[in-house]
Amino acid sequence: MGKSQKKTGKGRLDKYYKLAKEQGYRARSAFKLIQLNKKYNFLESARCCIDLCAAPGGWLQVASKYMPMNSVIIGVDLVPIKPIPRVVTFASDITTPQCRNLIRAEVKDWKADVVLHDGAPNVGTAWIQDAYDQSELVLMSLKLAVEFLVKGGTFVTKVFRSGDYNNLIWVFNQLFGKVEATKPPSSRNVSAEIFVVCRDFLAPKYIDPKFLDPKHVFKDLSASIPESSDKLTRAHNAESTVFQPDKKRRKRDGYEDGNYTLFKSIPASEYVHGTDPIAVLGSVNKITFQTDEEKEWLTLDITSGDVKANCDDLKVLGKGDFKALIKWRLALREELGLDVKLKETGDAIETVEIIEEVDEEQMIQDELERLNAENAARTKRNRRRANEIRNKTIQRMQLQMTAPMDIGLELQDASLGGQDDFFDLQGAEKGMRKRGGVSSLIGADGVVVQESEGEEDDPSDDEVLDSDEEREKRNQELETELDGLYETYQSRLRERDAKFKVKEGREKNKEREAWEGIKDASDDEGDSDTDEGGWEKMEQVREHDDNSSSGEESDEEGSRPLSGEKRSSRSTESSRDTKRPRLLTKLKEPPPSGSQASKVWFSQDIFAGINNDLEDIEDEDGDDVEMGGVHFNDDEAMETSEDNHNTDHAEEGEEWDDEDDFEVVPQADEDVDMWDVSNVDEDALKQAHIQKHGLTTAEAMTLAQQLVNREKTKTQLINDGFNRYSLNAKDGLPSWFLDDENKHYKPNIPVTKEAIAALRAKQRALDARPIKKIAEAKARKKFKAAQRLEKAMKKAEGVNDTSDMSEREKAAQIEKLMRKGLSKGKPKKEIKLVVAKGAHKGVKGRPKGVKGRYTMVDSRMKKEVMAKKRADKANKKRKRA
Ligand SMILES: C[S@@+](CC[C@H](N)C(=O)[O-])C[C@H]1O[C@@H](n2cnc3c(N)ncnc32)[C@H](O)[C@@H]1O
Repeated sequence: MGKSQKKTGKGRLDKYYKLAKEQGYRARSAFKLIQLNKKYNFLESARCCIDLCAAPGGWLQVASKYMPMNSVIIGVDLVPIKPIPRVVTFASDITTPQCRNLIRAEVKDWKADVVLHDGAPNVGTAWIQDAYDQSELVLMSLKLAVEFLVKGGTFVTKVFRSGDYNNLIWVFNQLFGKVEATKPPSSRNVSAEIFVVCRDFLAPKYIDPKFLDPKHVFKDLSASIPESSDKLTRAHNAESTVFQPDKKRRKRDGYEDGNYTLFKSIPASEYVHGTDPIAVLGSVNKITFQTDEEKEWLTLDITSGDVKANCDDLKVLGKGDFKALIKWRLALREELGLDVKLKETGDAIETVEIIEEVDEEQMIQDELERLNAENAARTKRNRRRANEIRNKTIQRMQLQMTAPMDIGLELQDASLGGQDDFFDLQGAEKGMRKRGGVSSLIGADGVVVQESEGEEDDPSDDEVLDSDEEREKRNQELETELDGLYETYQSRLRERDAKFKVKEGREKNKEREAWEGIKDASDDEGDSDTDEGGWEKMEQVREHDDNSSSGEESDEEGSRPLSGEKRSSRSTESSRDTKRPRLLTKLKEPPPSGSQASKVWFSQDIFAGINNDLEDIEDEDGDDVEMGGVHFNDDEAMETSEDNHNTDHAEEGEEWDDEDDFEVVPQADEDVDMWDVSNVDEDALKQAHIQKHGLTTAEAMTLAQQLVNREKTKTQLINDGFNRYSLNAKDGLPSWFLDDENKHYKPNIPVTKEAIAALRAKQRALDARPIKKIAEAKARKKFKAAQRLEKAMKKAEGVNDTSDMSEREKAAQIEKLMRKGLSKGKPKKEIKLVVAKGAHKGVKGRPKGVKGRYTMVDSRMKKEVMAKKRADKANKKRKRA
C-alpha cells in the first residue's frame, strides 16, 4: 500500500491510527486483537500462539504483550516481519506445505493454544475475487489451525461478509464448541470484515479433508443439520450430512424446490377445484386435460375452442380471454354442482335484499337530495362559466380592446331593448345591472375592481341558463359582440386620431385591397335593410352619419334599423361628437373597402384636370362610368373628386377653418406614399438608423447593390412592390389573425451571396476594432514613441553640430541616441516573487539567496488578493445598478 493512499483512503487517520502510533503498535489492527482478547480472554492463558498472515506484526506485538512470559509466539507472512522481542517470525505462504513444515519445525510437538489469522489476500482485484480468496485463505488458516491447535484451543479469524460466510461458519461449527462472529469497535464500519472467534476446539480424530477443501465447502451447503446430533458424529459423517443435505436450499430467485424450469402447467381439475383461480392464471403457463374427467370437460359445450386455446397458453391471455377462462371455470363449477351452495347463498342474500322494507319517504328524500345536489352543481358550473366570461371581458377592457363606456351603455341599451340576455348570462347581467353595469367594475382610476368569489356565489343569482348548448351559443354570441366592440373601438380611434387615420389609409394603399366597387349611396340605403346587417350596416350608417351634421344624426338615429347596442353606441358617440372638436369632418369618410385604392389611383396627375368635371360626368341613371379606360361606379367618381379636392387643398397648404373641424394632414409625395406603408415616424427612424449604422439587413444590402450595379431600376423595384402580399383583403378577418399575418406573411425578398459577404465583412471590421481603452492605450504608446524619437533626433542634431567630436565619435553617439529613441523606454525592473514556504516560511527580511527586488507571496495572500478583486468587482456592479 502506498503511503499517500494510507493517509487519505477511508479517513485512515482515525483515533486508532493515532493510538497505534502513540503506543508503538505497527498497525492500527493491533486494537482489533486487543478488543477481541478483551472480550474473550484467550491470550492471557495461552502458552503458544501462531499468527498466520502477521505482517507488519501488530497482532504479534499484542500477543507478546498480553501472553505470559516465556510463551511461544510464531508469526508467518508472505512478507518478512521486522523482529519483535520473544517472537519468531518467518516469511512463507500459509497455503503451502512448506509453511506448515516451518511451523511444525518451530513448535515441535507442542500444540498452540491460539491460532490467529488476520489475512487479507491483496488489494486491487475485483471484490468478488477478493472475497473468494479471503474465504480460501480462511479455510487454509483453519487447516493449519486444526493441525496445530490443542483441544479446547481458540482460533480467531477474519472473514468477509460474502456468500461463503455461512458455509465457513458452518464448518467452524463442526470443529469448535463455540463459534462467535464479532466486529470489534476498531474495525471500520465500512469494512466488510468480521472476526470469528472459534473457541473450544473439538480436536476430532478424523476430519474429512472435504471440510477444508474450498471446492467442497463453498459449494451449496445445508444449514439444517439436526441440533441434537453430536458434533463429533456429525463431523465424522460430514459427507452424508453436508454434501447430501436433507433439504435443498430454497433459491432466492423464487424457484420451487426441485423445480428449476420456468414453464409450469397444472391439471384443469386443480384450476377448477382450486380456491384461487386468479393466482393460477397468473403463475401457470398451461392448463392440461389429462384425466378422463378432465378430457370429458373438453367435450362440454361451455368449453369452446377459445377456452381450449387459452388453456394452452395462459401467458398470452388478453382481458377478454382472461374473463372467458374465469367464466368457463364458474360455468363448469356450476355444471359440476360445486357452486350450487354458493348460488343458493347468493339467492338468499338477494331475497333478503328484496324483502327488506323500503322506506318510501327516505327514498323520496334521497331523490330530492340528489336532484338538489345536481342542481347546485349545475348552478355552480354555470356561475363559474359566467365568471370566466366576465373576467375575459374585463381583461379585454384592461387591454383596451373594448371601450368600457360602450359596454356599460350597451348593457343598458340591451336591457332597454328587451334583450335581457344580451350579456349572455342572466346571472352575470343581473349582477352587473345591480351594480350599474360593467362600467361600475372599473374604479375612478380605471382600475378594474375584481369581485370576490363570495359575491359570485350569491344565492340570489341562482337563475341559471337552460342548457349547455344554449350557454355555448350565447358565449359565441358574446364573443362576436365583443369582436364587434373591438372594431367599434378601433373606428373610434380612427375618428379621434388623424394620424391613425392617415396611417390606416396608407396601410390600405399598401395592401391594395381588392376592388369591390362602391355602391350607390341610395343603393346602400336601400340594401341596408335587406342584404346587409349587423356590423357592416352599422359602419355604413355611421359613415353616412359622419357626413351629415351632428344635429341631424341624433334625429335620424331612431329611425335606423340598428340593433339596440349599436344604436346606443352610435347615439352616445353622436352626442359626444357634438361636444368635442372633430379633427376631420367634411371630408367624406371612405367606404370600408376599395376607396383607398381608388383614391391612390385617381390622385395621379393624369386625373388632375378632371376633378371639377366629375359631377358632370355623373350618369343620371346612376350607371357606372368609364373614365380614363377604367371602369368605376358613381361612388368612386364622387370619392375621387373629393379626394382630389382634398389633395389640392393639401398641396396649396390652405389652412382649414377650425370651425369646420378640419385639420389638413400633411401628405408626403404621392409617389412615395404608394410604397411608404408604415407611418412617417417609422420611416424617419429607419432613415436615422441607416444614417447611423448603414445598411444592416441582407435584403437592404441586396437591393442597394442591385441598384448600384444597375441590375435593377427604380421602376422594377416599384413593380416588385406589387405582389401577392400587397393584395390582401382583410375584411372579416379576426384581429389576432391580422396581427399574426403582419408578423409572418411578408414578402420574401431575395438576398445575394455578395450582400451577405459584404455584411459579414462589415461585421468583421467592426469586431476587429479594438475597444476604446485599448485604442487609447495604443495611441498613447505611439505618441510616446514619437516623442522619444523626436527627442533623440534633436539630440542627434546637437551631436552632429558639435565640432569637438570626430565624425566617428559623432556617428557612434548618434547611433546610441537613436537606439535609445527607438527603444520602448526604460525596461521595467523585474520583481522576483518569493513564495513563503519551505525555507522561506516565516522569514523576516530578505530571504536567503534572493537578490534584487522581491515580493514575498503566500497562498493566503493570493486568496486574499483574489477575494478583494472579486469584492471590488461586485461593489462596482452594485454601484452601477
Ligand atoms: C491485514 S495484514 C495483517 C496485519 C497484522 N494482523 C498486523 O496486525 O500487523 C494481512 C497480511 O496478510 C498477508 N497475507 C496475505 N496472503 C498471505 C498468504 N497466502 N500467506 C501469508 N500471508 C499472507 C499479507 O502479506 C498481509 O501482510
